[in-house]
Amino acid sequence: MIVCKFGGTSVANAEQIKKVANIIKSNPQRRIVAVSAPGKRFGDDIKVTDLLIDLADAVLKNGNVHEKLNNVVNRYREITDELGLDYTICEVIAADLSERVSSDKSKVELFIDNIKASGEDNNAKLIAAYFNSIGLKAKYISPKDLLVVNDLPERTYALPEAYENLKFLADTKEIIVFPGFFGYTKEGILRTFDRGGSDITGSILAAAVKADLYENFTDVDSVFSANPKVINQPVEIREITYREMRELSYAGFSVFHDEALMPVFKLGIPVNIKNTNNPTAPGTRIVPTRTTTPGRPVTGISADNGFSILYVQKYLMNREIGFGRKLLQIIEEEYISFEHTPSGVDDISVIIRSNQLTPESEERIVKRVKEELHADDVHFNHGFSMISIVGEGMRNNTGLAARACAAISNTGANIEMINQGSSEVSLVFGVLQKYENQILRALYDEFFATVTTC
Ligand SMILES: Nc1ncnc2c1ncn2[C@@H]1O[C@H](COP(=O)(O)OP(=O)(O)O)[C@@H](O)[C@H]1O
Ligand SMILES: N[C@@H](CC(=O)OP(=O)(O)O)C(=O)O
Repeated sequence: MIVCKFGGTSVANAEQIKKVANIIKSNPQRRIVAVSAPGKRFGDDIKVTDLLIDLADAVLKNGNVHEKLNNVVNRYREITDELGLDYTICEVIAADLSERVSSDKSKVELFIDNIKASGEDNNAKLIAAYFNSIGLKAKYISPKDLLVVNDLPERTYALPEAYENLKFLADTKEIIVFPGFFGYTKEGILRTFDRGGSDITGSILAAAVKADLYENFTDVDSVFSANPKVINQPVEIREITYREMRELSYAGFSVFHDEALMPVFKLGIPVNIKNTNNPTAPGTRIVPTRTTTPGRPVTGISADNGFSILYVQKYLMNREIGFGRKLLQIIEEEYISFEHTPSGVDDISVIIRSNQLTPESEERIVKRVKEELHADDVHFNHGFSMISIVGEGMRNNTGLAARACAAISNTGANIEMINQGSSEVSLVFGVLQKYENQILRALYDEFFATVTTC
């Protein structure tokens, strides 16, 4: 059995949804379909999820709710019209949205989640209706009481019982159309995953039914060795290990959500990233171990921005028992996670995603580190990018860091931080955000200039 996930670009309009139906029809193994909300139809289009966030914002600020609600309904109206479906489905969608708009607002985050999730939920209903209209027996299934997730305040993740609850989907006769991006707590409260989280739903479904394959359909022929929006025609990756993909999607490879790997990884279910617009192309396979030996150490280079660095310096820090633990505890008590902690003899830096910080939390952290840990210097710096060079073949390769450093220094940029994890499959450079694309190009030229596919 194959579980498929179709991303926003694959279900952005009627033409794309017809392609989805053809893909499902072309292989009877494709039994379960997770769908996103309609995404971008062209470069500067707006995703339905973003329209919904805008709508939620307008509701909370007493803005122009009517117009924003119509913007969303019109997207579905256009699709319904072009697919030749009965308009009543649009009335159902409009009524559903109005109900969500007037729902409880006491917990703002949950209110926004409820509005946001309607994008996937209503699209799944619409796509199931379309499948049935063309004779493809399909059934919409709600995540309610099945895809059970944790409560606030932690980020949303599926609880172990979700897998047990969803197991029965393996035995249904119809094609299952399941909305991506959200689940419900045990108390029946809707919570969304991170942005891009429909990938996670697809992976949970694949693990629950012990699928033979998880196909993730998007708008590119493969995962590329670098972001195709920055590098012109980057090398295509045919096969990549879970570990490499995890490292790359953690910081920049937005084509597959990093949290989506865990459910399938645990069961060794392979993932195939494929193109809805070119479904016969082989795509990229994410596998536990490679079947072919790549001819080079580096598989991909990713870059992501929006990082801050907390710098802490104290003379004789290395002799002080518990310094690191106490520092990280202060950060934990602000409910903030960290990415890396490179250190010297008398100093330590903590790399944090900037969107977790506020001026108030920064001030509290600096004050506590000064007062409780008696640090000599404590301050935050902002505006950093993390650039990761990743490859299983890097483990036994000497001179790679030297080549990367030389390529970066040729751009004139300073390396603010270097981190090599103990697994040695990645090398992370912290640099000023303004140099990100320049450095990505320099590193790409250094490691891939003469390669065509891997
Ligand atoms: N290394 C990469 N390989 C392939 N695509 C990438 C890479 N890095 C970024 N992308 C971008 O990811 C996009 C697909 O992801 P996304 O926009 O989430 O699609 P979907 O709508 O299918 O969920 C591609 O169009 C591409 O621009
Ligand atoms: N629609 C949600 C979830 C998602 O996964 O979307 P996409 O498949 O378009 O990346 C978002 O925009 O975040």
